[in-house]
Amino acid sequence: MKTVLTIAGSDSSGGAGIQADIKTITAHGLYAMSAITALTAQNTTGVYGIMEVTPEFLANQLDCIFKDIYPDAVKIGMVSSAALIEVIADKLKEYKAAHIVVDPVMVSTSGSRLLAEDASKTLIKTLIPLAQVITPNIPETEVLCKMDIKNAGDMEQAAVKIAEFTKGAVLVKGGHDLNDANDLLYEAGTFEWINGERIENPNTHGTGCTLSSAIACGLAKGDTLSDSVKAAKEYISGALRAGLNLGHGSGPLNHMFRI
Ligand SMILES: Nc1ncnc2c1ncn2[C@@H]1O[C@H](COP(=O)(O)OP(=O)(O)O)[C@@H](O)[C@H]1O
Ligand SMILES: Cc1ncc(COP(=O)(O)O)c(N)n1
Repeated sequence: MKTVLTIAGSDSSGGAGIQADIKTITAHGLYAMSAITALTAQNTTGVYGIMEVTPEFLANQLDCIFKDIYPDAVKIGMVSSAALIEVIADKLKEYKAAHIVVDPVMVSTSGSRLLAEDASKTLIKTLIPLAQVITPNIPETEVLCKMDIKNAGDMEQAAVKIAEFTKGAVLVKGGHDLNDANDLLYEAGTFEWINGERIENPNTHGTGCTLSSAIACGLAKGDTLSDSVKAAKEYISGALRAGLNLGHGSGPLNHMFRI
């Protein structure tokens, strides 16, 4: 069985983070493992607390995983501090991890900071260059390329700018676009638009986490990045379309739509 490791934060309400990742990986028929960077006290209305693990304990989790069940792909989500980012980068290099997907989580949909301000530089310098693909949403893309994004042309320009400091591909997600939910993959100098249809569903908690885990599943199975992104886009669209109405805020996705 193919295996996927998620390195991310726990979401107590089960919609995003580690919980979304494990649901996604399981729904793809792969074996999920996790290294938890932080506990969050969170629900569909917001993030009410964050408790980070120590760098030593994160290293301990990663050693246990890599020495025993080597992951076929690794997805990285919320990592809130520079010290934790450095541990992950060191361990991924030490164990020669392959098929790394980095979702550069910075701010939750509900507006809470999930990455310390001083940690962005470390993320860009140490972790992002290890990734086969990074998957910023539009606000994250604006931070990474230091420009405003208003349209598809801006997304293309931003992807090229970001690719100057990443070694891998860039997927600029269009979920925050006001018009369509079209994502842009920029890989080896080529643009590929993965178009979607905007689904009228206010419950989008965990869409980014789910998409990046689904991409990691495709890569773990040996699919190309392009095919992995297309399949992940279909998965997220299915989970949004199936709908769930839980909680008082932006609720979670429905991962059971294929069952
Ligand atoms: N309302 C929507 N309808 C269809 N697809 C959506 C919608 N909202 C987000 N998506 C898709 O979900 C994925 C995650 O995108 P996005 O919401 O931009 O990320 P994040 O959760 O990191 O902010 C992308 O593939 C995006 O196109
Ligand atoms: C632990 C954790 N990781 C990631 C997110 C981002 O997800 P979203 O953008 O849907 O709020 C989150 N809210 N919590």
